[in-house]
Amino acid sequence: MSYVKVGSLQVDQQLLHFINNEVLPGTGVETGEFWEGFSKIVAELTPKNQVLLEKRDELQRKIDQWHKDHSFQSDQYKAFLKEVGYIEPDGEDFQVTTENVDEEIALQAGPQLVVPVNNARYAINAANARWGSLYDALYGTDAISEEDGAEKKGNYNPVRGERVIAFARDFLDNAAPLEGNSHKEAAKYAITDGELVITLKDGSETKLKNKEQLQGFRGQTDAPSAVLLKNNGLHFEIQIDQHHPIGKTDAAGVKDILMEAALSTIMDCEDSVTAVDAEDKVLVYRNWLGLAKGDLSTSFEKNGKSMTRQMNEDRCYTAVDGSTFKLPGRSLMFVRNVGHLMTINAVLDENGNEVFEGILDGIVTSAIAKHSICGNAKLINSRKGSIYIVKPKMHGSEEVAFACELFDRIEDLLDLERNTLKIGVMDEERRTSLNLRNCIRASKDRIAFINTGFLDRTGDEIHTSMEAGPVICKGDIKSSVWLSAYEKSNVAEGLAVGLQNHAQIGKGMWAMPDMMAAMLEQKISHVKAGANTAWVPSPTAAVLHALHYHQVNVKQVQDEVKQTKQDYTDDILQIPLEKNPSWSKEEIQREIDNNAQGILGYVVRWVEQGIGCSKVPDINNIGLMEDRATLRISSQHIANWLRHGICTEEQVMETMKRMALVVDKQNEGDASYRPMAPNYEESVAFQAACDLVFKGCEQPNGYTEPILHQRRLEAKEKYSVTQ
Ligand SMILES: CC(=O)SCCNC(=O)CCNC(=O)[C@H](O)C(C)(C)COP(=O)(O)OP(=O)(O)OC[C@H]1O[C@@H](n2cnc3c(N)ncnc32)[C@H](O)[C@@H]1OP(=O)(O)O
Ligand SMILES: O=CC(=O)O
Ligand SMILES: [Mg+2]
Repeated sequence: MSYVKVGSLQVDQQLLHFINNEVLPGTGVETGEFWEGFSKIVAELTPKNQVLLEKRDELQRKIDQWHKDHSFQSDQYKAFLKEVGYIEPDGEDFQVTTENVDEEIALQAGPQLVVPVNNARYAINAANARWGSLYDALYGTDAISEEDGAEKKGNYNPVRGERVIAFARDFLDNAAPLEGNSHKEAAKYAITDGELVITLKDGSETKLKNKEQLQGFRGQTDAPSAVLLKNNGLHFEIQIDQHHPIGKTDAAGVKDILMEAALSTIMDCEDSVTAVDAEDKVLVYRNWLGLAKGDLSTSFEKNGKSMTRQMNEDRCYTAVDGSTFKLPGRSLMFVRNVGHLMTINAVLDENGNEVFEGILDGIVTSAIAKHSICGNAKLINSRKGSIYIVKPKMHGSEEVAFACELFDRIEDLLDLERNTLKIGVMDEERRTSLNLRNCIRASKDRIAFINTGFLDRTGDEIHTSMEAGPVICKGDIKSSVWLSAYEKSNVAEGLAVGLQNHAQIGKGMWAMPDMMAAMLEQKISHVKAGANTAWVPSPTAAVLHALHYHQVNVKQVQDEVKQTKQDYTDDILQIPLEKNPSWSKEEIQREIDNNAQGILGYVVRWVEQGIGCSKVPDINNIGLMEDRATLRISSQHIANWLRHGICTEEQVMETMKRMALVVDKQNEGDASYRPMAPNYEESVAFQAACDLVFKGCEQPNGYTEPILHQRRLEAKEKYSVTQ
């Protein structure tokens, strides 16, 4: 690192140059006042941040001790948690008052995509994933089975194509039903006297059951190239082109259904990226800058062709009265900052200490986002002039209040109106779940979402109760009492304080990116639970998950949930322990194998290649999305079983070595891959994975960041790698 002294701070030269020359110009904020304000915020908020972290550790120590001293009894346990302040006292009733929230968040219900922001190719794709092809999503995935001649073979398999078209016609019949007929019979779509008229194959005509669903069209009234419809607040286009290879096989010339899909996207600076120094942070921030200004573009090779990707324009339509209008062409973007835990060497404070990364992220990502609301952007993100920041991994309401204090200070520094910065609160730590109402109260003027991040939440569940006993197998945790209570409580609490029409109530990630049939079957439960958004890992998943919002009217579900008043605390406190462990040797080994494989498969790419989110095959060869939160679960799970003697250190080490061979084999096609075996001692990645497991109990709240960052820095140094 090469630092430049700026007032009382030392700032890495690259970062300084980037901020002074690329971020600040055009924001109306002078470099001098920016750095002066920056150093004041650092000086005043650093001690508060430290106190919050100390409180985490202190509570964890007390909880560990309690479990050592007591056999579990829920009443005593709850009283203890209240006594130490882990469960906070209730506050006054309130309703949230957030203003200037975009429709995508306040009113519409639909998928939320997450993407590592340091990957420009994926990030632009994500911004553009507001709209996506239903035919492609069905044809390209297991949403349509390959049975009976419908394999994905050659350029185009007409048998498969027929199934895709039949599926899509069923969708149309459900989402835009006709008066007594089926879209399967359509031979022509036209706009006549302001209505959609469908000529059927037998020559008769029919109309939409609800003519209000027709929003507009493109092309000519008697031969539209697109018919725009709306259902449950989400749009879709029937795209027509008689000359298109698919359209010409269709009686009505339908070539595709274009779905409004990812209403919003989280541009992630956190768990899906590796950013450990100024060089990495500049890459993250520069992409966010391009996204905020709407001018990010990137060129790459795909299928032997070079292509350039940039952000889409808004979409133009003709309304039925002949006027023209536009719909947003891009997903509404949030940026996810890191949490309160980590520090980073990109900036040193007046005492020469690394600054908190969350403070750095808050200031820089907000300064960048100011371009998107002060007239500098080629494409608009928020039509309401808001900036959306997701704040992860906060424990309890004091930490949320601290984030809001930071946001106040940033608004003052950047001359932004109060509450321009909206906050998305991840409900992903146990202390936040138990005190969610207080957490929302602490952010009631700026809250734009709450979201159950069940992956981190599971990691925290294991770590918090590390001393209580061995946890059940990882797969079984999904059906445990606390998890279901936590999910229900989140929706109920959010609705009770008025999030409906103000903010999103979101649900977690679908972590099996290739298993779209299973997603179609299962992820509708998120919508049925009253969530108006839920996370998907890819644009394709966004298109398919959008189907669920056409099937269920979320507002109606929320209105029903609002009627039920239930306190879920006792169930949330049910720790997923195996009271009488009776696993066979094989069952234990299988569990450790699976966890070890996931850990190694993810960590090796993180530490050695700087890849923060990857698809790693599990023991059944199913590619799972692994990120830092899934790593937290797997590493804490093994640490817990070691702690309680379910397995031994020797056994785990043998497993890690054996699984390293498996992972090396899985990566053998990657020329830049550095195998872990047989020189395990030499492999920084292998050592990182071992640290995560063998030192798992002592990691703060079971987080993986401290070890990953340290080992990635070591690997960068050792192998002199750059991203
Ligand atoms: C607990 C939590 O915090 S969850 C949040 C963190 N997790 C995430 O952000 C997951 C984001 N998803 C991803 O990073 C990826 O989908 C992965 C790593 C899971 C899988 O990546 P890959 O193996 O490369 O995916 P796959 O080969 O199936 O698809 C690649 C294509 O899909 C696109 N794609 C995949 N994921 C995304 C995404 N999240 N956003 C935009 N585009 C995406 C790529 O751009 C690429 O298309 P292109 O060639 O036209 O550019
Ligand atoms: O951030 C999401 C999670 O599940 O953790
Ligand atoms: Mg998380």
